[in-house]
Amino acid sequence: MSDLSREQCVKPQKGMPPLSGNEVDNLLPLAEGWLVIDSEEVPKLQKTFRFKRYKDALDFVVAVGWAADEQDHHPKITIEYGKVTVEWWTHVINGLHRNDFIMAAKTDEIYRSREDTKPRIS
Ligand SMILES: C[C@H](O)[C@H](O)[C@H]1CNC2=NC(N)=NC(=O)C2=N1
Repeated sequence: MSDLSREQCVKPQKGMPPLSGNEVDNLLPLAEGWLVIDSEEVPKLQKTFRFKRYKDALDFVVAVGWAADEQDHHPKITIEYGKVTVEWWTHVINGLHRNDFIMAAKTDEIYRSREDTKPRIS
């Protein structure tokens, strides 16, 4: 488990620079399976999680949503049959902040704790 999952998000200040390419490269190894994607010219962390049943995916979405609201840091979540795609970025700075890596780690923790909801190959 990455220690990042134990960290708390801070309030990002408008106008502060997003993480540099170097800072992202240093944090990415702690975020296993997360990709940096460019969507609408904003870099985002993205990962897809697999589930056996739709209701398992739905429970996961709700748990991630609660964790997000607790930290006042909110993702884009797309739910489909058998899979959920989560994207983290920081709206106020149009890019990535340490908060996104913290939330990616918390998302992994939530997924890890849901043992019998996963297909054999996830
Ligand atoms: C007022 C409130 O703190 C902010 O607007 C928060 C809410 N959740 C947020 N979530 C994300 N991902 N990025 C933000 O910049 C952000 N801002």
